[in-house]
Amino acid sequence: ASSSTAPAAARPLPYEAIPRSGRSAWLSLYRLWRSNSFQRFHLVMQRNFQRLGPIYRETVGTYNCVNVLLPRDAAQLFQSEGIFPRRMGIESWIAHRQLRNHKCGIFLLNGEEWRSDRLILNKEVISPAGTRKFLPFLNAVAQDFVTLMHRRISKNTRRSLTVDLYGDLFRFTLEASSYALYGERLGLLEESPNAESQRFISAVETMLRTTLPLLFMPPGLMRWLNTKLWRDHIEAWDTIFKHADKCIQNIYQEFCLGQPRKYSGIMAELLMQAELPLDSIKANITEFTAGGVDTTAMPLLFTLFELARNPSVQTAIRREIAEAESQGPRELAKVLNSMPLLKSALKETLRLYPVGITVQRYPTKDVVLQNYCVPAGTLCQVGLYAMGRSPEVFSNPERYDPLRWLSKEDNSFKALAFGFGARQCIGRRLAETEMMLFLMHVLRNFRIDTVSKADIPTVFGFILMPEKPPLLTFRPLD
Ligand code: HEC
Ligand SMILES: C[C@@H](NS(C)(=O)=O)c1cncc(N2C(=O)c3ccc(Cl)cc3C2(C)C)c1
Repeated sequence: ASSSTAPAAARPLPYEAIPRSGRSAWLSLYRLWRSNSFQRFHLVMQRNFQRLGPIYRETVGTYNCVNVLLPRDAAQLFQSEGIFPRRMGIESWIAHRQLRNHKCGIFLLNGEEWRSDRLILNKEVISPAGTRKFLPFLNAVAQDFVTLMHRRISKNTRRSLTVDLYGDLFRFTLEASSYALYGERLGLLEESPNAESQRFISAVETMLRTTLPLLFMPPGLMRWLNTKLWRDHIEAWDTIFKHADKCIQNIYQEFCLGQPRKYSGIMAELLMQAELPLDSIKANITEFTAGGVDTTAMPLLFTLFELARNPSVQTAIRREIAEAESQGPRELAKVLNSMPLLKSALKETLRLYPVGITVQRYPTKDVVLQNYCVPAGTLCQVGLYAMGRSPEVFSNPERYDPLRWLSKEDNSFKALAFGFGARQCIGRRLAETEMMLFLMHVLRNFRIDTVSKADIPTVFGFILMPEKPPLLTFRPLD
């Protein structure tokens, strides 16, 4: 007989009962568009969670999804992602590839096509073995950045430099990722960086900025209207592909004339392995080239700013770097692994300023989130920006405190800035290594100060960015 004392398991509430952010989808779209709130989408989501609780449904235009912010709901969601995890596609990007007859890279692929490319690329791009091979290339560029800063400082009598680092950080990340990808220096850290690469950097920015409004509108309509927004978007894509194609042609030409004997970057390895056809290598290398600029430059800027306004944290990290170096010459990977505080500072930056403000999945089976039944195939997303600043998830969320990641507290499913599982960011190790090396060399050579201690307002332009870049002061350490 069933025990009458056991409490009846709370039957999950129906999907329709999930609180909703707005009544009419089109009214919400109109409101977002009128108040140009696309750029504050992360703040709109945060306010919705404060108003409606840890789960709510959002319908904006044709876009309908369930939003969650607690780690255990993220865990539930990822446990039902299946072997072909899927995010919302970006129609305007796919439309460009079709228009120009380009293959898609893994970001835009799904199902078996995604999985076969991803498994081949993992070996060179995110595996520990692959990371160890391109790590010295990133180190060389990080050291060149420090040399550039010293050269600039020596030019003025004040022995300090106050600078808006925005442009320099884009040049650093493009120089570093291009060197790891193509085995070739672009020379962006010299006095006169070449104009073509500068055009590429601004094309990536234009492409990202024009992606945002296109996310919520059917691209077919935009293309038919041939609006300026659409023309700028396509023109930016064409510049991106032209730049990547030139780099790829150079290395392909050399490759046909004789295979390089030593490691000369990710692209050369993929050509030599010959497991991916050339047009797939091109499609993915183009994604990595364009995806490796803004995504990594932003967290560096935010970290430098936070270390400037938290001098005690900056000093503690500088001490950890000196300690790691004092253990004699070792393999660089080992040096990086002996700087847990520096690695936690990056986690803390990505908690407060997540480059991708959400992680999305379509569950392949019905899933229960916050005791509501969410049917398979429903678009669900984890609000990373809101999670990172939720007092329910992080104590004193507004405090920049890297030590919180080294405490014995259970932090599972709280560090989701690179996503999760088989479909997580493939550039994760490249980005983490690039940022760790940059900060190690910069903090070992300079003290970082900032005049303003006030919070930096952020805008969402497909990636999370500062509304106005902060001014930073570099003083050489004697
Ligand atoms: C060199 C390329 C590259 C760099 C650098 C890079 N990304 Fe990515 N990222 C990708 C690609 C490619 C994908 C799509 C992976 C896939 O779909 O298999 C991706 C996907 C993601 C996703 C979605 C993961 C998921 O589980 O759905 C997140 C989040 C993300 N990146 C965050 C970041 C952050 C944060 C940084 C830097 C601090 C960064 N990325 C830097 C290439 C990059
Ligand atoms: C910001 C975040 N958005 S996300 C994936 O979380 O929704 C993100 C994370 N990692 C990489 C990116 N990329 C770019 O920036 C980019 C530009 C041009 C191209 Cl051809 C491909 C890309 C990718 C998608 C790699 C974007």
